[in-house]
Amino acid sequence: MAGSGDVTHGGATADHHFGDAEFVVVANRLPVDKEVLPDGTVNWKRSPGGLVTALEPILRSQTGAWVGWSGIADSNDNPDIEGIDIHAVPLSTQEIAEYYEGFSNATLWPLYHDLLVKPEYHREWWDTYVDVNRRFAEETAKAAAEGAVVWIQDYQLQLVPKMLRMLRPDLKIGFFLHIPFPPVELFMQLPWRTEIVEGLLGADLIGFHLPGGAQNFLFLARRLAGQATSKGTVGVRSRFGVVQVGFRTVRVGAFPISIDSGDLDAKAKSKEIRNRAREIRKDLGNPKTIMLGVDRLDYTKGIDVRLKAISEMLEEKRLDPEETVMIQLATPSRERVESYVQMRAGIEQLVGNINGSFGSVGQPVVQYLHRPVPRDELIAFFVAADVMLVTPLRDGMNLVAKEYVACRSDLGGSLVLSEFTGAASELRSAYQANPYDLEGVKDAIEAAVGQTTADGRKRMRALRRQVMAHDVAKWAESFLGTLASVTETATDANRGVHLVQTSDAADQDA
Ligand SMILES: O=P(O)(O)OC[C@H]1O[C@H](O[C@H]2O[C@H](CO)[C@@H](O)[C@H](O)[C@H]2O)[C@H](O)[C@@H](O)[C@@H]1O
Ligand SMILES: Cc1cn([C@@H]2O[C@H](COP(=O)(O)OP(=O)(O)O)[C@@H](O)[C@H]2O)c(=O)[nH]c1=O
Repeated sequence: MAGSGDVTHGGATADHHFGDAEFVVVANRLPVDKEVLPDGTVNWKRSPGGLVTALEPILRSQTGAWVGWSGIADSNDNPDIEGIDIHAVPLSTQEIAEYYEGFSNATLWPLYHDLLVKPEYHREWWDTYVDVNRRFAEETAKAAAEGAVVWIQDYQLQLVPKMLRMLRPDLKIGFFLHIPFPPVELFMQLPWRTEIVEGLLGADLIGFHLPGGAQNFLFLARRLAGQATSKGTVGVRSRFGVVQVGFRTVRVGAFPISIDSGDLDAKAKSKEIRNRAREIRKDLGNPKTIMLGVDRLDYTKGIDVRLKAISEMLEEKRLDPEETVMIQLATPSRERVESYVQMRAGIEQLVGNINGSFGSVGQPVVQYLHRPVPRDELIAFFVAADVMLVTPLRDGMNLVAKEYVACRSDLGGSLVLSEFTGAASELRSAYQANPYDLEGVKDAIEAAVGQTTADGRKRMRALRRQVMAHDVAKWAESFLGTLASVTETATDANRGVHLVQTSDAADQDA
């Protein structure tokens, strides 16, 4: 229900139509998925993601709204969800091609993930990204009540903070980036680098998974936007960086995301899931070792890395094909982006080569599913797996690694984890490896397969201490608590922080 009011901001009088939501989440996707039942009726199902789980109680406890795209082209659907005011932003087929598949996933995604494929820079894609971000900002401005808290999510919407602040300076605006924020040398390639940095600086609080991302951003705020910034190191959920934008103070921090650990722990202990896990092992012929990979089919995830490592280990007889099964679950993703099409062909060829060389009739070494797997089935796979392989070349966090740990209250299993995931900075007791060093990955897999029960239990206990203590609700609380404490004036926020001016910075950064 939209209210309205005449307000004066910065000397200009405007007729603003306010909504009544005190807390608004803005994300590329709505928290629901459309399901068409066999009889043709439409059902909107809550998406399984952690973000929805973490924010739903907050959205329901106050007047909450969610602004996002339904995931369907040219759709005017505005799903009705009890307790959450849904504001759908429709996207045309061309906008999906240029804003989502184009600028978001063929420009920003590879640029922010270490240039694993070459980013494409097209001015039309940028123009559409600007237009769509403006529509998200306008829809948010309509949904939010006066003085509301707005939390904008991810790389698809980096211009929204500034656009929204111009429309609604009364709002408290937070932004969280779910993917890595790249090193300065890479970010500088972007023709619209200054616009992106200035877009983000419209927020009161900008969150990254890791301190490194926050520090990269502070450097760029100085260099590209010419703002004074703090120069000390940023901590995890502490020691926030500061950017002075005129009279406004923007804080910059590291808030590693997590999962609903308690829920997964409870589900994984249930009799149904335990039985299903036993059944999976039996269906696979009771192998000694089940290895598991669970990913969106994305070139960042290093699915090829683990398949090459397994192939060489079979060749070198470090793995026995009679005793080993690798299950790779791969959800289809961004299937109209060319780099994803090519990568899929490469992965499927590797799977075929391994099975052709080392499998036997009715007993392939690699079992590969290219489809989404329902949540409960996924949990049963986590419980069944002896070795979880998480080998991304770069990943903002990687929730799968944390989910595996949350499902192992039996203290069984082992986790092989790439150093280049956000999760690696927290999951220190995993078998960590550099995914670019194939020999190192093979050694990590060998150590995980051959670990003693005592060592495995010790490692899993340490991993679980971290994952169970830091769940997604704590993540949301720490971000929103920091946002709530953002002071109106620069002076309070800056007390004790030495800000570096751009002119000083030029000397120090050189
Ligand atoms: O919406 P899609 O294009 O289908 O992509 C799915 C999501 O992928 C990305 O996930 C990231 O966020 C995770 C949670 O913070 C993190 O663990 C992972 O490392 C990231 O890759 C993307 O950032 C989301 O916006 C997409 O919805
Ligand atoms: C393959 C598969 C995955 N999931 C769930 O999806 C997310 C993936 O999160 P992560 O941070 O690891 O990576 P991206 O966000 O994709 O970049 C995780 O919660 C998985 O459990 C799923 O539900 N079903 C699947 O088939």
